[in-house]
Amino acid sequence: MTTTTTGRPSDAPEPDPGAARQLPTDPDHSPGQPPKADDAFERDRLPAPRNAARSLLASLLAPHRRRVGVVAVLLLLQQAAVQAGPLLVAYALDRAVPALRAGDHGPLVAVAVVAVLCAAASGGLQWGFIRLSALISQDVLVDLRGRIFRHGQALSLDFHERYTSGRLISRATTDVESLRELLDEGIQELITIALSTVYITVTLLFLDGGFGLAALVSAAPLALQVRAYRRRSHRVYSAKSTAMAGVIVQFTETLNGIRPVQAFRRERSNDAAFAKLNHRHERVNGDAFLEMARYVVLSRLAANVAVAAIVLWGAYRVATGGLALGVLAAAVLYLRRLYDPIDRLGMFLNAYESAAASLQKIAGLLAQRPSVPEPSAPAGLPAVASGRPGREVAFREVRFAYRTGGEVLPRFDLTLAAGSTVAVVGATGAGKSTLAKLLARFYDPTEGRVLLDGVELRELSTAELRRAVVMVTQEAFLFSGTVADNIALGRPDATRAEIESAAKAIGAHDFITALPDGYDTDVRKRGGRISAGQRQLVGFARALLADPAVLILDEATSSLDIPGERAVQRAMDTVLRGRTAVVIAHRLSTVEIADRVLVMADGRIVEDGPPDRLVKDRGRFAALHQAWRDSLV
Ligand SMILES: Nc1ncnc2c1ncn2[C@@H]1O[C@H](COP(=O)(O)OP(=O)(O)OP(=O)(O)O)[C@@H](O)[C@H]1O
Repeated sequence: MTTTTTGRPSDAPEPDPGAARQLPTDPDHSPGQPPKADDAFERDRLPAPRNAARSLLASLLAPHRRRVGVVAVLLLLQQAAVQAGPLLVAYALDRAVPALRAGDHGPLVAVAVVAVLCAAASGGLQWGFIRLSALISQDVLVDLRGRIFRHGQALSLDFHERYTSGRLISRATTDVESLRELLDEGIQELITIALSTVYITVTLLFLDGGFGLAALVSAAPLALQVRAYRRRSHRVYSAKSTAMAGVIVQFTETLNGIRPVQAFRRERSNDAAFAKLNHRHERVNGDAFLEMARYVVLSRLAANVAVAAIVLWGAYRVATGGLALGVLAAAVLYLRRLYDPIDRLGMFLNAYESAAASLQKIAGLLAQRPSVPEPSAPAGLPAVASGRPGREVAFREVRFAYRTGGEVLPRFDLTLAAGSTVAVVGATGAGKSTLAKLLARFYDPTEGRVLLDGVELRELSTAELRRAVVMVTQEAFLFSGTVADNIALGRPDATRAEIESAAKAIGAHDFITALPDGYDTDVRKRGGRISAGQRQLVGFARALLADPAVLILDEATSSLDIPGERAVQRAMDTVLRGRTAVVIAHRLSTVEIADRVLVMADGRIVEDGPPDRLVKDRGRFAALHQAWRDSLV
């Protein structure tokens, strides 16, 4: 687990408005049941509504509607300028050259001037188009990356445990990148191809009805090939995005766990696992190239056969006097231009399928809803009577199972009096942390209710819950920033004096002032410069500053040295005072300061009472206590 955190892992914003309305997180799964091994998370195919990718793209482009319109007009004009070329050739051959022979220079000069104007206009319009479309695509990508980040933060712990950060990174990087390729290059290609096809077909029909019709008929086999290619490449690109995510997941997992990886010499087996995933990605990429190659070869063949047939037919008509040579020359130029973009159409389809597969995955992610949702009409907590420490906590008929496992806590009832310090002990895996996480509302119970002063946690707003319940976890996570920033996380509006007085009360002031820049020392990533015990003290100072009514402490098991342990112990006394405290106690010395001890075994509370009474009762706790006493001798 992570840091001094509050009821929810983050300042969760509202889920993205652009996302499609909710579907169940996993339709194959019912609460309390272990999921199927082959679930949507495993396959990296989260369910999304039909057309989710398209509506996501539409919602991304909607704010730029006007600029998209301008881009389309620029392209339309640019294509008109480009496609005038062959018409000018036909005019020059059939009109300007005979006129020149008759001593009239005018038509040829006119052709030259128009050709220069068309070239200049085409260049200028293309520049405007590229500039504007780049601005739109950058804005769209910033928006999409922001949505993924905000949504990732808003989703509950339950989701993150199953999805993994590697996949989220893959969504926000490679998948967003494939959308960029579509927006920057693909859409321009598509519009250019579509416009030039329309221009050319209309011009051919205008030049010669027979050629126009022949061009239309020859397009049919090409259209069939495009369809078949789309279908095949859709499959390949979906697999490609999954394979890329697999590579990133392995990468992040290995590097996040670099210490155990090196300590247990996992490098070789990690290399093997990574090589396998890398090869899978390579294979899928190879499949994509093969599909593209097949498409290009077949479509070029069809296009060349069509051009050859039409040229033969045209030459015959010119020979028999049924067609002007200039018209044949222009028609052949237009036909080449009509078929030339076939390769580019393939490129566009690649970009499109890749972006569609990525958008589908992003849409699946954005369609997820927090399993610990914000209430639509939050209730407030009753005011605390002055002098009364903490708030009462009650578990009512609570039962809990993780989505990825069986039942962990069978049905139970439990009330913790306001202001009491309750130690929870038990073997590893007994369910202590799970109980604590339900109280911090990292998860909602599968059945039953958790109440704070009679108000159900589900009814509290995140902000209120965060103020009331704070959980300090074993690995006191430090964010990049200064030591002061890290303490102030407990109360962002705290003054420097308040931060320092919290640190003093905890006994952290001396070590902090001994750091190179005191409170302004940058803790760097993961608090590299600060020892485990010191990190815990910073975590306690954070909690003390937050001053919650209920504090949950997952006590460290890390082997601190004796002075370190004493410092943490003293700090704990300070931080627990004046509030309801639940301490997951790994050190029996902690239990001595508790008013009440809960002993857990297999998810059940098997002993419950003040520590002295449990020692006298000679049950499990008494045995644990005796073992601890013996270890001190
Ligand atoms: N995220 C999770 N998904 C599925 N099962 C989980 C998850 N977290 C814990 N469990 C399971 O729930 C049971 C209780 O775990 P829990 O972490 O609450 O135990 P604990 O008593 O706090 O143990 P420890 O003292 O080792 O921290 C264990 O069997 C564990 O495997």
